[in-house]
Amino acid sequence: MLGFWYSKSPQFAKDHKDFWRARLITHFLLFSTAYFFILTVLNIFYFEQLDLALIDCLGLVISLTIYFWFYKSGNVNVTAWAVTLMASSLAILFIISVGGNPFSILWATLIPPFAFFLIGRKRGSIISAIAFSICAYLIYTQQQQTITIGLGSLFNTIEVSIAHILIFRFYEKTRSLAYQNLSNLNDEIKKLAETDKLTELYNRQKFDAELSALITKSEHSQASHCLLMCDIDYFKRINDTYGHLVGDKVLKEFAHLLQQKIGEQALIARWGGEEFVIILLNTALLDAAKQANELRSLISSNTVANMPITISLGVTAIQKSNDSVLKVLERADKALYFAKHHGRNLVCINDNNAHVTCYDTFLKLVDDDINE
Ligand SMILES: Nc1nc2c(ncn2[C@@H]2O[C@H](COP(=O)(O)OP(=O)(O)OP(=O)(O)O)[C@@H](O)[C@H]2O)c(=O)[nH]1
Repeated sequence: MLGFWYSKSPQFAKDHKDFWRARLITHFLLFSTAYFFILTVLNIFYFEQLDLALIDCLGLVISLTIYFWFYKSGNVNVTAWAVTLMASSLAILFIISVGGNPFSILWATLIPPFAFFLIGRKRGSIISAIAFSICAYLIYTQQQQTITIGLGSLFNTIEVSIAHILIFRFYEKTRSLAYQNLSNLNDEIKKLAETDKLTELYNRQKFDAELSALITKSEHSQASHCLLMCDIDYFKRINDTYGHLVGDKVLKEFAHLLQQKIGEQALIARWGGEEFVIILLNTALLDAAKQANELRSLISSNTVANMPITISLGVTAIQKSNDSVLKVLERADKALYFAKHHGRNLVCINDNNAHVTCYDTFLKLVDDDINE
């Protein structure tokens, strides 16, 4: 029953900021639905009080309406308001139904925990204060002759209510601040775990995860994506001649340049050392080869951190079926090795049939294919 109820409520990941609010809403609505259902049945068949049964039935309908609206819209904020107002109205209705019995104020003490957790500190304070005032007023004016409550006791109740609200306000402030701090720290840790410190690009681990997700997605979509493996030529010489700090500067600026030139339609990561990997999204193999060659040409005709450098690139397409992270990377690596072996400052392409050619030959083969 509980599992079914959960499955019909909006699903949030456990680390989503609304996960616990949604859980409280779901529990409250389950409780109020069951509560009103039982009361409706009892009032119809056991107590035979149809007027009360009608009110309970209304409560049941409201609970279910909020629940199904929540399920359809997934809007936690609006549902949180609806649930807070419903809980407050229930407390007030209960006080009226027991003719202002002073002990019924206990129901009003449930309002602040709901209100603060669901709609926040400021709004929670306002709703709690209004609901408490109405409850205190009702208890004072509706009390029956047999149970009397003096003005002193009323003030006492109001003082306790104010203290109750203030304590919950304080509690909610510390809870939400602690949650915020934790959530910021989590974001930072996540970013650190996914980012290469020197270049601020994705690191290898994050890249593998992204590539793996993309391969799975590609199996069910028409879009084609390509992978470029890119290596700075003779990078060791820069280190050996100018020192590691200059080498670092070249890596940083090169990464920045990649982001600037292709970052919008690509996922770029530092694979390690002076090697970078790039996924060109929604790009066919021929276009990927052209873009890789433009990049190569741009780098060789400019300087990076005042260093004249060249790059070699291996290009391959992500296949629609039976591909894997390892296979894609192996194909791109094979093409890159081919480029290095054939003199560097080159783009070579692995056409997925394990056939590797360098850029000019690849273009010629494509042309021949078209002309045939
Ligand atoms: N400055 C700096 N150097 C690095 C870093 N990571 C790796 N390296 C250096 O990158 C160099 C890579 O050298 P090799 O693998 O021989 O490659 P290469 O000299 O570029 O030659 P080819 O790739 O064959 O063209 C080594 O000297 C590493 O020490 C880094 O974070 N900063």
